[in-house]
Amino acid sequence: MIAPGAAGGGAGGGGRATGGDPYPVGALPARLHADGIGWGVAGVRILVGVALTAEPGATVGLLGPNGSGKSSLLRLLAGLARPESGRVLLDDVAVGAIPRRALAQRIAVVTQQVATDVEMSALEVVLLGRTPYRPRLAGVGAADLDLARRALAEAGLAGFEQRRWSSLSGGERQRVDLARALVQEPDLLLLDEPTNHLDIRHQLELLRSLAESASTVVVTLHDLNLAAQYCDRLVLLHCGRVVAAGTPAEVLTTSRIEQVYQVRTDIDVTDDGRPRIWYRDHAT
Ligand SMILES: Nc1ncnc2c1ncn2[C@@H]1O[C@H](COP(=O)(O)OP(=O)(O)OP(=O)(O)O)[C@@H](O)[C@H]1O
Repeated sequence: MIAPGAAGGGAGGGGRATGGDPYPVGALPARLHADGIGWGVAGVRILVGVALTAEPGATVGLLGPNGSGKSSLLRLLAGLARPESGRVLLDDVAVGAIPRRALAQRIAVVTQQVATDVEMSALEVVLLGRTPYRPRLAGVGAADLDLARRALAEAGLAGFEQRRWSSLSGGERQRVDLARALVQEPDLLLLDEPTNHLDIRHQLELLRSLAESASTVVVTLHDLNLAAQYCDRLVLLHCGRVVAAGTPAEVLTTSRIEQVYQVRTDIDVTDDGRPRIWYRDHAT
């Protein structure tokens, strides 16, 4: 799996090259800060007073039961929707004030709504990630092609370049979409359940690469153990409010998991201080 922020790898092209360097410089990890976030639809409050901070280069896991507001929050963090109250700052600048093209160079988003009827090839989809760096009306350059091909290969999809998107399996689509986000060389990577179609090996590879990446990452996850294992910090949402934020050990306690998920657990602590959760049968 390609490492976010390392997509340039010294052999690509385009990107935010500096000086005479023709190669992308990769991600310049951003600090994301949001507070007082309120948002709703048709008078229904969906997010209330939400705060979240992701320090540069950190991987922050966003947790919570179905319908707790994770995807809604991610859209607001990405600038895809405007909060009704509160603020979202990228390196102290309001996301809403950053021009679209500049924002597209800084933030990559992978949502859950992946269209099934796209008639593009896998390579064309990955190349979309380079669009923010291309001058308007310019064609695809050899360096971008090389970058996209390598991203596909690192996603385990070498040989899939000309495959139609609509012919890909769910997990293959998810990996192509991730490769698209990663060649964008984002300072901030926002991922909505990026593991939901992946087999266990690809889940582990993805989370390892996020944890090791230069980019700042906010990722929604349902698997509490994977979140505990790979995230630096966690934010737990319940009914649109943050009920806990901190290290995995601070957030994932038996009482809080029972309060939020109505599931009883036993929790061990691994050698590196991370919680390991054992679920009790729901009925016991
Ligand atoms: N555009 C919308 N119109 C009406 N309700 C919405 C809209 N967007 C979100 N909601 C509601 O807001 C709540 C939060 O949704 P959201 O998708 O953010 O939750 P989530 O935590 O990501 O859930 P899941 O884990 O199931 O993906 C849900 O009850 C959802 O039905």
